[in-house]
Amino acid sequence: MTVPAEPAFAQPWPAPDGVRITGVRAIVTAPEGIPLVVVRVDTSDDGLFGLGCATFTQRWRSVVAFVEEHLARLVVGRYPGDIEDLTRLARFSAYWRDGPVGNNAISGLDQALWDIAGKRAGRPVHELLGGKVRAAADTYIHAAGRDIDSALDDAERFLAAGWRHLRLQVSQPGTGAYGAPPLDRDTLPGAPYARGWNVGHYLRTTPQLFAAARERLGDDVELLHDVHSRLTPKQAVVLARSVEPYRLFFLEDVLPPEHWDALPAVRAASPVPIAVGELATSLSDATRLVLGGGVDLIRCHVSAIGGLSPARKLAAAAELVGVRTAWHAPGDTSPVGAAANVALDVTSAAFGIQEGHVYSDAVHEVFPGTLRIVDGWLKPNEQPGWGIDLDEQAAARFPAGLSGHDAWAAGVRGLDGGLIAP
Ligand SMILES: O=C(O)[C@@H](O)[C@H](O)[C@H](O)CO
Ligand SMILES: [Mg+2]
Repeated sequence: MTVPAEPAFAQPWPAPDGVRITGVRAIVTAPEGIPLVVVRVDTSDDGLFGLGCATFTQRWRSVVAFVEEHLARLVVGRYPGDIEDLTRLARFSAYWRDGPVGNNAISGLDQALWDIAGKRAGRPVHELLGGKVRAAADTYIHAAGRDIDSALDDAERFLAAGWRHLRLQVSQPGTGAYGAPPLDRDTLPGAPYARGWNVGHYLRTTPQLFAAARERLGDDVELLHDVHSRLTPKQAVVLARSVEPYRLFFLEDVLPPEHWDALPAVRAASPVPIAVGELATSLSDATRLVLGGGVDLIRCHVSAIGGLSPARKLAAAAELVGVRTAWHAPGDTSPVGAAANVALDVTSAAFGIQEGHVYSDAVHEVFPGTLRIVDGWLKPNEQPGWGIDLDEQAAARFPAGLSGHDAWAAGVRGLDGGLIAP
């Protein structure tokens, strides 16, 4: 029996058929130790359900509560094809909207409804979005090491495996740089927090990494780098200019979101392409980035801006002003989120590059249909919807914890002990 929608949330137009949403749940699993949140929307049609990515690693329990205690009651009883109305309902009914908890929850609903729409049509989601404008998405992969030589060894392994784009990171003493193992060595002995982040050291050594990379890897490979929000606007200009000779594909997150107003000045000061966006938690903020002249590539965490539907709008805006996309997708994006990224990549003229992550066997077991990168390329599934399933028994074997990712994000302090944006 189908439960009718609560009267306040019922659609004010007739549904075209009898299919209704019967349940909305969040499933949390950590097959790589990283909590992944996926929303499952069930329907009155036998076996018809959808999956959507709602992964906010550091606050996953809040997302689960949002989904199961607030969101489900809004949409149960509704026709699942009214995706835009249902996600607007989820958004406006909170009155205070946006932010990573609410947007991730709504993304779970949004992407699950697209999955259902694809399954009902018998077509993959990218076809519902207008179809392919390219065969596959080229990806970059993260190469890192404790010193320049070992970072470049890592790079060579990925080049041999077929990648053409590498994001290069090298360790620093103490707290270290983002994305490379911390060195078990003080940054500045005698400082109040001797293992603190030493920006001077980082600014001096990063160009050395890229000089060595060009020398050893040659000119054909595309090189990228993630600053991870650790600089002031002037330091960002210094870094961008210092790596100009090495022709970077992009320089990522030079500034924290609090200082994004300074991005147009940073971008204007150097030809190095600026990539920003993974910390945007509203479509409005992300749109201001795209239209504000401060970024060359927009790289939002799609679930943090509310899912596939808002990301499509952003991609359209980017296409119109010549900004390119580079959707965020490390291990803290679920395979369902990764599939949504690729659907955007192959359907958008604004595509720039896709962040790649090689999921472990455990992830493939929990999420049958997880996409695989082949020679650096990602292709979408051609099955109806996302073509991705979720084995809940397997998922339950990988329970999520609370502390790991909080600890990572709280791990950056200056030499005086003060916390720094991670
Ligand atoms: O661009 C990236 O892949 C990184 O900034 C990660 O998103 C961040 O460390 C959170 O996992
Ligand atoms: Mg990043």
